[in-house]
Amino acid sequence: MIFQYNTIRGLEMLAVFFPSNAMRLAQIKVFGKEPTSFLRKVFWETLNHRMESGIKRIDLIDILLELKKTNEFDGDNLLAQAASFFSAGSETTSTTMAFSLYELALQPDLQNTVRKEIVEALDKSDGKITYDLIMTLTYLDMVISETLRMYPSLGYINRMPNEAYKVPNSDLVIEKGTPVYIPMLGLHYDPEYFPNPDKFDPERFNEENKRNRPACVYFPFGEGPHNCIGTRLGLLQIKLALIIILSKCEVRPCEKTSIPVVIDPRGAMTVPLNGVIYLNFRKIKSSAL
Ligand code: HEM
Repeated sequence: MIFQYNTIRGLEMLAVFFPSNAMRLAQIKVFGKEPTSFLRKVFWETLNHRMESGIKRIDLIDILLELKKTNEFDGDNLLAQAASFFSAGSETTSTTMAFSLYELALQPDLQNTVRKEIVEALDKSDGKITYDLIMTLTYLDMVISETLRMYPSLGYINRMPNEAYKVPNSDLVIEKGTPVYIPMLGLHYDPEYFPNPDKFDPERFNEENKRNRPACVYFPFGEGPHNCIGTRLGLLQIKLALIIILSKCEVRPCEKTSIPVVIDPRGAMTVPLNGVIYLNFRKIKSSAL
């Protein structure tokens, strides 16, 4: 885990997301000391190597090198761009994979339904996993959507208007500079939109149910111009991992599995307590492999 949580780190992360002035005064960093020096070292080594070798890979590092040339971004500003991609893109996807497997382990019927869909698709493609194949797996998509409803990586999204904003059809004016927090978890668990919200039920995301739900009550990737830039990549990574695991293994709870799963209360993100979900993996035979 990039974000190691203990009580002090938990309070620091609260300061990062809430009274951000306190964060500046107390010089609190988003990453702890160790991850910061690790990221700084790896990042500069990679950039320097790329500059010296002249290799072009059309990736994020190339984009950062272009930014560096503009002189608008350098030093820690440049590092922050790489760090935000790294942090926003790794724990979010890995925890979603883990929570999906946990829920499927508790409901073998659902796990068999996803596996059947995956194995049938792999049978047709001679075991070759392509982007197009991944996009045909609608039940897998429903499982991941439901996982992100129950365990969204962020429990809320935050905004700060840079000018006064009058909320349409109301008298409410949000003054410039007012911190606004939109409770994602609260909406994702609102029984008006998601009846029996503690139940893991992928059917909530079948076409009909999706159509009948109002907009903006489900937004695991945020909303508006600042929503998650890595949505597609994140979903692709999660799907790929689940396809590989579920086509080869049966996943079950084990003695050490905490049921229900305990979310780390010190985490700024939705992570299991101590960063671990224990599950049992048993290799299975599948005709597609
Ligand atoms: C399951 C996977 C992921 C989830 C649930 C997730 C969720 C989110 C959420 C809720 C936000 C805030 C959006 C808002 O305020 O409206 C966000 C922002 C962001 N995400 Fe993701 N994310 C995921 C994967 C990724 C990946 C794979 C990357 C990049 C490789 C990424 C990069 C970013 C960046 C750079 C931002 C900041 C965007 C901005 O402020 O303009 N995310 N993500």
